[in-house]
Amino acid sequence: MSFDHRKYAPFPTIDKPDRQWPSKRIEKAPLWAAVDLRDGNQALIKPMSVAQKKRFFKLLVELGYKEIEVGFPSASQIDYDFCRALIEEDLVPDDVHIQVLSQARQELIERTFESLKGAKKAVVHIYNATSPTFREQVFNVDKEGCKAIAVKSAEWVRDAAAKQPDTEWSFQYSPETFSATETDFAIEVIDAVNEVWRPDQGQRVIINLPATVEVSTPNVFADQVELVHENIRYREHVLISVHTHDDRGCGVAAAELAVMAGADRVEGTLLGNGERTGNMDLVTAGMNLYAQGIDPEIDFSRMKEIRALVEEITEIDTHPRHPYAGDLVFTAFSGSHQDAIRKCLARYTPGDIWRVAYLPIDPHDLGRRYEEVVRINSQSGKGGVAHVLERDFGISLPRWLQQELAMVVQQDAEEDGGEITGERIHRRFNGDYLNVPAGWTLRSYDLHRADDGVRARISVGDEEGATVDVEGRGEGAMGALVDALNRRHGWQIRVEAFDEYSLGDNTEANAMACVRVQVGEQVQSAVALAADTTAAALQAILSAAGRVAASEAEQPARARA
Ligand SMILES: CC(=O)SCCNC(=O)CCNC(=O)[C@H](O)C(C)(C)COP(=O)(O)OP(=O)(O)OC[C@H]1O[C@@H](n2cnc3c(N)ncnc32)[C@H](O)[C@@H]1OP(=O)(O)O
Ligand SMILES: CC(C)C(=O)C(=O)O
Repeated sequence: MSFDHRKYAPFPTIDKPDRQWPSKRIEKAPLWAAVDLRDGNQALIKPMSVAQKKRFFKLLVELGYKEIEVGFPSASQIDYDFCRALIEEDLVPDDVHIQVLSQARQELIERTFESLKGAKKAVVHIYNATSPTFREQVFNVDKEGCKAIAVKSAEWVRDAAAKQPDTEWSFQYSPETFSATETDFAIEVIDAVNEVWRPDQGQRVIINLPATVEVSTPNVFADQVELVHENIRYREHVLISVHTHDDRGCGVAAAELAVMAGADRVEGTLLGNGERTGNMDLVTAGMNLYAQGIDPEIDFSRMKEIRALVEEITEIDTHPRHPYAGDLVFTAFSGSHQDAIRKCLARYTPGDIWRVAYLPIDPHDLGRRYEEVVRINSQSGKGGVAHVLERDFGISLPRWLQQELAMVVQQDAEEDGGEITGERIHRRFNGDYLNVPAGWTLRSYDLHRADDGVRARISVGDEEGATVDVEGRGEGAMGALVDALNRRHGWQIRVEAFDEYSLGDNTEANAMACVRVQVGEQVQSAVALAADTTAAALQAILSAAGRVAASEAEQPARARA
């Protein structure tokens, strides 16, 4: 096996010290062109049927795309039939351009125009590759020969369009492999094509600059696009478009820098299906604008529908980490992320500028739920566990108890190795803290405040259902109960932590109390819900004491065993 980087040459950089694009900002959406039905389609294992293309086209129109490349009608009967269906069934809204691709060959161009008879608005898109590799190895032509292919095909397009004057024509030319072509030569070819089409005389012309294969870092592509933007003839009459692929994983970045460098239009596909690693992803590019407060002019609130249709038709699953669309892109498992998200969400008021840690956009905007944002596994911390209990069960815990519960949940997660659901956390919370140990149920209490504190008589239901009364004295009700239990069991209970809350009116229990006690070596915590705060506090103490007793009962048994 050979793995030797010396087999490859670095891409030459562009000497352009006056480059302008690095200090430009994108302030509005470019004109988008969706090429799913052509470039996306030609890369599929199973190309689309006419019926599938119709459904895809309908979605693209509904989302807001105004330029849609619908196929390569001279190459495939399905694409030809689809064009005819769009036109004959009047499926194209007046403000939408359908676009079709053809090689720079006369018979193919003629068939292309035939497929478009009766169209209201159409873009005829022709291409020939211009890079040295293609000139020398594929077409066996020199630069003049390569330019001649482009010019000849521009003439065929012009002449064919003149014979179908009822259609509003746009002409598009792509110097295929532009990014691997000497830029001055690409400009020479583009100028030659425009001399045929004369955009300055009213013909709508799109010059599309493809990174057919992504061969450089996006800054180099931006330099190339800026050179075209600054140097082609008739620039002000021409739309500059870019068409990037993702071979180096930078298709979106390259398109974005290209727009900063002067491109007016961007071609891509929904979720990036396309040749090899795919085309530039229209979803990511559009949502990147949205996340900067710029209207992408495309309705991505229908993300679920977009994903479902693309997956169904392409038979390609969406990666769970696909920007904006993947299952896991709005989910945090790790503790510090969850903590920050929880705090920011608690402060966020609808209408404010979105400033939530770790969430570049509000998941709600894409039809996602906050429920999926925080999920628990062994990487999670107290913030995440607390968030899940609050969000799913309306239970807010004091910080010390959040810490305790999180440790228990983490042990479960480590033993389990996977995710711990909200229900399981809730069960753990109920079992370990909220459940009243048998024989420790508060039945009633009677309190008398005197000069020396509070005297309490407390009735506790025992395991057989009988009631046991205990009496004690303390500074408050809790103190009196602690005193009573100490006397009865010979303990020295120390209340380490205590918190109580009034709950909303819509709950059966009006109060919740959380307590942690220490008895000898033992530390036990408990939570109680009750009709009032005193009852909740007393029950919490009783439950914690019940756990101490149960544990004491277990220890000798264990020792005997
Ligand atoms: C970067 C891109 O995505 S470009 C779009 C690519 N998409 C497709 O190719 C999908 C549809 N294509 C097809 O169905 C077929 O390729 C067709 C119908 C267009 C042509 O089919 P064929 O005539 O059988 O030729 P084939 O597919 O092998 O194409 C190679 C021939 O076309 C020539 N050719 C390739 N691209 C172009 C072009 N843009 N302009 C003119 N000629 C071209 C080649 O030089 C070669 O010519 P040769 O036969 O004289 O050596
Ligand atoms: C035809 C052109 C635009 C193309 O698809 C490419 O170069 O990738």
